[in-house]
Formats: sequence, C-alpha cells, structure tokens
Amino acid sequence: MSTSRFGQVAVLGGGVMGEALVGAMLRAGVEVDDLSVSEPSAHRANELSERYGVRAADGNAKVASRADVVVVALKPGDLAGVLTEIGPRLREGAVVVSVAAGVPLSFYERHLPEGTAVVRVMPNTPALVGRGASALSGGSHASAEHLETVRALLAETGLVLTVPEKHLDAVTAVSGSGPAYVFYLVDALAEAGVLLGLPRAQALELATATFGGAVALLEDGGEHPVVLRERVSSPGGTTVAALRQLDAHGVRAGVLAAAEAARDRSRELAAEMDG
Ligand SMILES: NC(=O)C1=CN([C@@H]2O[C@H](COP(=O)(O)OP(=O)(O)OC[C@H]3O[C@@H](n4cnc5c(N)ncnc54)[C@H](O)[C@@H]3O)[C@@H](O)[C@H]2O)C=CC1
Ligand SMILES: O=C(O)[C@@H]1CCC=N1
Repeated sequence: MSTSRFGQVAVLGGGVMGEALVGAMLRAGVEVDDLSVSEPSAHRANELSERYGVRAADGNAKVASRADVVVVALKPGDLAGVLTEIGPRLREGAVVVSVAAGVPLSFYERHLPEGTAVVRVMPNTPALVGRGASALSGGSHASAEHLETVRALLAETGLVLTVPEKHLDAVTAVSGSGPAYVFYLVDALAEAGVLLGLPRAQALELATATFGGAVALLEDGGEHPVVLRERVSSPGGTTVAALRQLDAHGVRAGVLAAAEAARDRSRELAAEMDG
C-alpha cells in the first residue's frame, strides 16, 4: 500500500532517460518502496538498485501490473511488444507516460486497452541534475488530473511545459536534442582555445564556465539574449570581429538546419511506427 500521493510507479527501461526520471521522481516525493524499474540488463538493473535503492529485478508485466503510473522509457522499436505485453495487466485507472521521441499518442492508444490514459513527454538529459526542460501532451483519455499528476512527478526534472501534441516534434528538436548541440559547441570552443595555444584542460574549463555563466546571466537577469550579446560587444572590439565570423560561417543557419533535421527525424520515427 502506497503512502505517496503518486501511488505506485513503474519505470520500464532503466537506460539514460529511465535513470534521470527515477532520480527526479524520488526527489519529487515518490517513496523508494513505491518505485520499481524493469530493466533486462542485469548489470544495469543492479546499478540502479544500488544507486537509488529501487526494486529492479522484475519484468515489465509484473511491475506494470502493480503501478498507478507506468513510465515507458524505451527505444521506439521496443514499444509495440512491451505495450502489447503490459496492456492486459494494467490496473484500472493507471496512466501510461512515455518519453519516446517521435512516437504519437495514437500509437499507444492503438496498442493499449480502449480508454487507457496516456501522456507523452519529451524530456532531456539535464533532468539528471534537476535542470531539464520538458514538455508534455495528454492523449484522448488523459484528464486534467492525470496531466497534473505527471507534471508533479516531473517537477524535479526542471522546467515542465504543457503543449499541444503537434508541437512535440519541435520540442524534441529544441530541448530534447538540444543538450547535444550545447556540448558540441562547448567542445568546439575548447578546441578553439587549444588552437590558440591554451592547455586543453584549461581551455575546457574556461569554455564550460563561459556557457554556464552566460546561461546564469540569461536566467537571472531576465534580459533578451540579443541585449546580453550587445553588452559583450565593445565598439570596434574583439567580440564583433568574432561574431562576424560566426555569421560568415553560417552558424545561425546551421542551428536552424540542425533543428529542422531533428524535427524531420522525429516525424520519420513516427512514420516508421505506423509502417
Ligand atoms: N537520451 C536522451 O537524451 C533522450 C531520450 N528520449 C527517449 O527516451 C527513450 C529511451 O532512450 P535512452 O534512455 O536514451 O535509451 P537507453 O538505450 O539508454 O535506454 C533504454 C533502456 O531500455 C532497456 N530495454 C530494452 N528493451 C527493453 C524491454 N523490452 N523492456 C524493458 N527495458 C528494455 C535497455 O536495456 C536500456 O537500458 C527513447 O525512446 C528516446 O527517444 C527522450 C528524450 C531525451
Ligand atoms: O536522439 C534521440 O532520438 C533522443 C530524443 C531526443 C534526444 N535524444
């Protein structure tokens, strides 16, 4: 019998995203005894048990059958089989939450018993440290109460927005994949430091602190990034000279094209699920 407001929670798939969600849900007040993970890799299951104290020895059907909230953190290709397996075992009133990129709510509703409440979420990996950004959309049987439960469960992952499902491919392209763009840029800036003669460790330290500091300024001051950029750019100085090169090399256009490619891949994943 659960004592937390969330009841029993199951996480199917204990990979990168499954782990980020387990950590955040424990911080949000889910009792460790009310949380089970189903993870086929014994090594990974042990790791999660040791790190978080959660049960991780049972399979999908067993953990799903005792849960009020079933969080699905699987690769899109593994979904159909798992949903078919757990569908008949779901508790009355259970809500299924999925974080899979691209997979539409209609896919879950087709593979689960009629009337099952489903919430689709697009999180990102900074959820691991409570600095994530995610967006969620409810399926046709998800009530305002279901959405609120899921929002509260995810509150400790960081920012949580509610969006219409048609925006989730764009969310995937901006915040879902976004941390990878940031790591790419930090790495590039550190490499630039090495090119200019800095020791590699110091170059990475400076690049990382610069991204962190710039984001803190954005968050704390509430000013637009254009204003903050102008404040760094002294007339006739070094920064305008550098920004001109970023424009000349199409960095802004590259970011837009990257997001479009991620959006398109998300749509393709959806089409593959229907195929
Ligand atoms: N990694 C990321 O930044 C983000 C990932 N996602 C989504 O999260 C989902 C999972 O991605 P990751 O955690 O990155 O992948 P992952 O590969 O780290 O985790 C998947 C886990 O599922 C387990 N698994 C495989 N078959 C299973 C089954 N039949 N039953 C139970 N568990 C099974 C695997 O052993 C693995 O530990 C994907 O659908 C992805 O689109 C969403 C947002 C961000
Ligand atoms: O690369 C992917 O497909 C997943 C979804 C968003 C971030 N990682």
